[in-house]
Amino acid sequence: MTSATHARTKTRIKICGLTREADVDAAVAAGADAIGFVFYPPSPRYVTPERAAELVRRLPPFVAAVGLFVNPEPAQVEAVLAKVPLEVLQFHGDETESQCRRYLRPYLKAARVRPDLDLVQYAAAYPSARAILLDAFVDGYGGGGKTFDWSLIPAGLAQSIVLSGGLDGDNVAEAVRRVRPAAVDVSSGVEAAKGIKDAAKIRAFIAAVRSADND
Ligand SMILES: O=C(O)c1ccccc1NCC(=O)[C@H](O)[C@H](O)COP(=O)(O)O
Repeated sequence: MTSATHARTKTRIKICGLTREADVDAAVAAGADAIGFVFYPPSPRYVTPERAAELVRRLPPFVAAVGLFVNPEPAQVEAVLAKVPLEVLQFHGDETESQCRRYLRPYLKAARVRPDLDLVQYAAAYPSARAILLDAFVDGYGGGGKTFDWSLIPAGLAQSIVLSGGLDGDNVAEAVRRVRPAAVDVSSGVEAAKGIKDAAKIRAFIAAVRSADND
C-alpha cells in the first residue's frame, strides 16, 4: 500500500445465530470478529446455555462471543452467564438501559428501524450501550432477513452503529460504502437454512465487507 493510499478503518463483522461447530469454525476461519448465540427460545436459532458453552470453547482469543436476548428475566441472563463466557450481550426487545447495563458487560441495544422511530432519541436512552444495532422491523424481533431503508439512519448518533437486517454477500458492500458502520451483523444472508450457516456464503460476505473497506 503506498503512502497515497490508505485502508479505511476495518468494519467489524458479527455472524449471528450459530448452532453448529462447523459453522463456528468456518466463521472464525473466514475472519469474523464476533459470533452471536441466540438465547431466545422461540427462535429457530436458539441454543441452550450448555450448547453455547460447547461452541464458545472453539473460539480463539479476541473473537468475541455475543449472547442475544429478547426481554429476558434477569435470572435467564444470569443462568446463561453462569455457563457461557460471553464478552458482549445484545438486547433485541423493549429493555430499558438499566435492564441492559445491570450485568456489567458491554452490550448492544438493537433498534428495529421504521420511519416513525426517532433513532437519535432512541439511542440517547442507552448512553451506556457499546453500540446501537440497527435492524429491520420484523416479526419475531429479529433474524428476519429483511433490509430497511438505510437513508433513515441519522448522522451523529452518540454510539457506534452495527448495521444489520437482511445483509448478504450481494448488498453488504453497498451498505458499508453508504453507511460506514463500525460493524455489520448477519444471520439469514449466510445461511442454507435457519440456524444452518453456509461456509461459502460466510466467506463471500466477509470478502465483500473487506472490499468495501478498501474503496
Ligand atoms: O436470529 C434470530 O433468530 C433472532 C431472533 C430474535 C431476535 C433477534 C434475532 N437475531 C438477532 C441478530 O442479531 C440477527 O443477526 C439480526 O436480526 C439480523 O438478522 P438477518 O436479517 O437474518 O441477517
